[in-house]
Amino acid sequence: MISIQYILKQYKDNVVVNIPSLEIEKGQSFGLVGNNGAGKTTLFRMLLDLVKPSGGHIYSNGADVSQGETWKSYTGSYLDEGFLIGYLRPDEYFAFVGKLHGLNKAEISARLQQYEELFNGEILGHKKYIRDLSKGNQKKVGIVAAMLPNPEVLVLDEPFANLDPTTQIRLKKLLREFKEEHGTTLLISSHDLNHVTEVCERIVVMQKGELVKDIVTEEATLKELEEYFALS
Ligand SMILES: Nc1ncnc2c1ncn2[C@@H]1O[C@H](COP(=O)(O)OP(=O)(O)OP(=O)(O)O)[C@@H](O)[C@H]1O
Repeated sequence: MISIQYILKQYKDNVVVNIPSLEIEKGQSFGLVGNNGAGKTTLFRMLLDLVKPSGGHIYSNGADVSQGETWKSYTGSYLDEGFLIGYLRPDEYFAFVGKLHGLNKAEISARLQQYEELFNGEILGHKKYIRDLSKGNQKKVGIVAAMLPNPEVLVLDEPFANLDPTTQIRLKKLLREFKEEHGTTLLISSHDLNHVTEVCERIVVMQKGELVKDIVTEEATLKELEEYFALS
């Protein structure tokens, strides 16, 4: 589904991503972990054609993401607040995103119902603009907007950060169910080793721009990751 070949990003002399090869299969839940500055967000930005690589290619379904548009119709993503439109209310934003993907009002409402528990009564039907929501509630809006079209590929940067514990638990369940129901290829980055091992069947560790570990998640994975990060 996603194929990364000789991808390189450098800012002046500073190489921030250097990945010779990475293949992510269709339907896989892929977790990217690494310390601050490891290059996780930069990799996701290149995957979404938001940052131009210094070298190499990223293919989605066989097409280079920097050359074509097709991937945009089946890829949902939320990296940061820059993805939101602050002067809209959440309902207006969902209507906008839904319309963009050819959904009618009834379909949008029906799909949003699935997220009511996650919203905790604080998002839909309120007058507040997105810019005035708390960081956590902004994140909920962004994640749900990314999921609304039921994308084939879903890319989320730090989805659990800034969320309260109850919401984190609800989001984990939602992501697992969403992937099962839609066969979504799920790419998430996270600093939370617990959450990422619970949600993802494959974990890749990034350090200083390079992939240093590639693990199929099993019972011992959390311990292995904790030991690795305790020493690095
Ligand atoms: N526009 C830029 N100009 C110069 N350096 C940049 C730029 N964008 C990112 N970097 C550098 O690239 C490196 C990787 O940053 P990136 O945000 O991808 O890491 P990350 O793994 O997502 O970190 P975090 O976990 O802290 O979010 C960092 O050293 C960062 O300073």
